Amino acid sequence: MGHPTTQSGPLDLDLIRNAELAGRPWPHCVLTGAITDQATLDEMVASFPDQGFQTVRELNPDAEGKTFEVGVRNDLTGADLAPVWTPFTTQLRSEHYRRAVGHLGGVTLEGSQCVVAFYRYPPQTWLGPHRDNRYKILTHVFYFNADWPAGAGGDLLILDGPDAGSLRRRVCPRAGTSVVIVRGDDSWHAVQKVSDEVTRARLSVSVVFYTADADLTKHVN
Ligand SMILES: O=C(O)CCC(=O)C(=O)O
Ligand SMILES: [Fe+2]
Repeated sequence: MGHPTTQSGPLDLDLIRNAELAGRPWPHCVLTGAITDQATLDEMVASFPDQGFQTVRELNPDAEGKTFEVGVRNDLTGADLAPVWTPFTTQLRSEHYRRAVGHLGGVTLEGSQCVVAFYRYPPQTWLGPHRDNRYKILTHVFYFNADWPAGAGGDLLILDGPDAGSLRRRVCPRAGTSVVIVRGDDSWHAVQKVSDEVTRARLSVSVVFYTADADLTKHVN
């Protein structure tokens, strides 16, 4: 029996704290069941926002060599958002969650800056191979697709280097799954292009902990 955790929100912080980090090809963790209540998760899936997204794209490799095209929404409080999202986004910004996910990642997140955002990857969008910029310490991505057809693309690709041929693990973006990525010099990963055969978008919420000195007006990607 562990000590009772003060938690008010849908996340099981003990599950997050005690999950095992995979060491290869670099430290990461694929979690299932971090949002414990199925009815809550179903409600999030059903009410994932479809407004207020801004398309960000970089078709020429950026400083890190990364290309991407994706929709981002940083607004967590808009009137269109269903009430089910408030306890979740509040818990994501709590000290309790920060400590739990920092423990899992083996990093201290004390003093870091936390940014939570909604992401939509419609057909033909992707995030090319990258390591995350050096201002990121740890990222936790939650997926919100009720189901995701095989062959639709959109998998998170855990890579062992900058080329997609170094694939070590694929993560299907299905609701109930989340992934913790500990940023390092080897932490190569990508989001496979979503197929134009599907008529839906890949849905996620990402939580990024940035170093205290990161200028969030510049280093948000
Ligand atoms: O959505 C994902 O699975 C990963 C996203 C990612 O790598 C990022 O936002 O840097
Ligand atoms: Fe990333």
